[in-house]
This record gives sequence, C-alpha cells and structure tokens, in this order.
Amino acid sequence: MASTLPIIDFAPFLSPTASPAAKQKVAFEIDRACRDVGFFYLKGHGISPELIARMLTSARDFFEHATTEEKEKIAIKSTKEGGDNARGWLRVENAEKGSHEAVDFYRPVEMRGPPYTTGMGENKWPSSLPGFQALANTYIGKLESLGREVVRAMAIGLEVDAELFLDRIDKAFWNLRILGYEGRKSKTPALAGIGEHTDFGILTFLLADSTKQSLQVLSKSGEWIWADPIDGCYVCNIGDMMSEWTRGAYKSTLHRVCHTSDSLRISIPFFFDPNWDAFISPVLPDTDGMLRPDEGIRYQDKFVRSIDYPLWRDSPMEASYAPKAMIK
Ligand SMILES: O=C(O)CCC(=O)C(=O)O
Ligand SMILES: [Fe+2]
Repeated sequence: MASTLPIIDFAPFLSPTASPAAKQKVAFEIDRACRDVGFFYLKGHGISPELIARMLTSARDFFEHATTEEKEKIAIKSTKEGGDNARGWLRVENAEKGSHEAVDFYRPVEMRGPPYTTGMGENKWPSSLPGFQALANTYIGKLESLGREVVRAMAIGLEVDAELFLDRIDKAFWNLRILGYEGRKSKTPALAGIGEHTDFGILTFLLADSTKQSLQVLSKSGEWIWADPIDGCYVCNIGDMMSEWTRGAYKSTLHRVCHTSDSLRISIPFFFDPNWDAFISPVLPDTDGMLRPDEGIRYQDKFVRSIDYPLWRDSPMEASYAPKAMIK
C-alpha cells in the first residue's frame, strides 16, 4: 500500500524573483492534485524546521507529562456548562473509530461571555507549557500567511481572479489542534486513531512526527493508502468549504488515522478555514454557465453543525447557532 500522493514544491510561488510562468506552473500542479486526490505533500513552504520542531516537542511534552488535573482544567465544556463546545482539551474513547487526545485552539474572538455560543469562547492554554502560547501564535501567523498564498495559487489554478478569495479568508477562522495517539502498548483498550471523515474548512496543513503507518487517505480507486510523513513537507488536504467553492472540482477526501505503532504519536493539524461570516457559494459556473451567488451556505452555520454533531460524539448535543461575532 504505497503512498501515491503528489509532492509539490511551493518555493517558486513564494519567491519574489521567480517568473510568473514558474509561479503559474506551481498553481497548475496544485490544481491537478486538488482535482485528482484532494491531498498532496507541500515542500518549499518557508516555515522554519526549528519552529516546526519546537511545536512538535511542545505537543509531545504536553501529552507525555500533563497531569489529569491540568487536562481537566482546560477541558472543552459545553455551552450549558459555560464553555463554547470547541476550545480546549478532549479525550475521545471510541472502541470502533479510535481513541486520541486533543487540544483545540481557534482564532480569538471578542469575548462576550460566559455564556458563550459555539466556537465563540476563549482559548485554554496549558499551564504546563508556559512558552507555548507565544510559540503557537508565531506558528499560526506564519501558517495564516502560507494559507492565503496557497489559496491564491488555487485561484490562479482555477483560472479565476487571483484575489477572488481574499476577502473571504483575510480573517480566517483557523483551528490549531495538537493531537496525541497512544501507542499500542498503553493500557487503553480502544485502538488509537480517528474515524474516517473529511475536514470542513478550506485547507488543512498537517504536521506530524516521524511515525509511519498512521494516517490513511482513501484513493480514487477506493483503497486506503498510507500518507506517511515526509521530512520537510506538510500533508495538505482540501476541506469541504473549498470543495463547495469549486462545485466539487476540488475533492475533500476521506481520511482516517489507524495508529499501529507501539509509541505515542503526535500530530498538529492547522485547519485554514474561511472568515466566520464568509458565504460559501460556488465560484465556478454550473453546467448552464450560471454562478448563482445566492445559493450556498454560511461558514459559521457549517462550523456550528460540525462541532455540535462531530463524528466522535455518541449522542448529538443540542445545536446552538452562533450569532455574528466580532472576529479579531
Ligand atoms: O493526525 C492525523 O494524522 C490527522 C488528523 C485529522 O485528520 C484531523 O484532526 O482532522
Ligand atoms: Fe482530518
């Protein structure tokens, strides 16, 4: 089961001296990968290896050393409990779909609570990692810029205005997640992993440690292929919002984690999502040549639904629709 995901070198697109033709070539490579598989490796992304290493070390530190008490202190709370259903620590125990632990951080919003509505709370930074908030903010800033550039390349690849998406992503409602998957030697009976799903934003930049045979991607021919880490590369994948924008031309592809190794695996997805108030309607005409800009879905509604009925929760929580919020 060899991985066949394309590897794309983004360096020419970011280079101030590369020719327009060289940039366009990168844009078309991304376009091809998004249409064919919806997954690709991205190298030449300009994020420093030191910053990446520090992020992975911090996340590992948390999952190896944080006490149960500390985890409970930053646990995700429902809106009924004064939380926002979204930000904080969560342990998922699912015998069928796989167990893991995660801490989720989202774009800060202007706080008006508690009570909060879904997604509109405060980030909960682990106290055992004192420098992590500053480190993560540096990392997030760089990933936001990278996300905007990759989306610009996609617009060029789609042959629409290069800046078409700009006012829908300039306040991207990103989500940084640190994830820990226990090794098989741990006492937890459930298999470590995440059940099959698509991501719901625009584009995910996945950073993972060097563990092999964990992440699997459903190929076009219907077989699960390993998306093992490649040094210096992000694993990138298209989310549902980009798929909606492109009328399905860009694939948001099913993937899952079946963690088979004996040791703890760390991964850090950065979900680059649309602005909270972005309206998601196709930017490509349908078969009649029509655009129909009024037909679509609001990102925030999609977000709230995805959070309130995530794949790993057994009983759906009551949906709470968030009002338009001030996003910083
Ligand atoms: O940990 C991984 O490799 C992937 C995680 C993932 O798919 C997700 O959090 O959406
Ligand atoms: Fe995912």
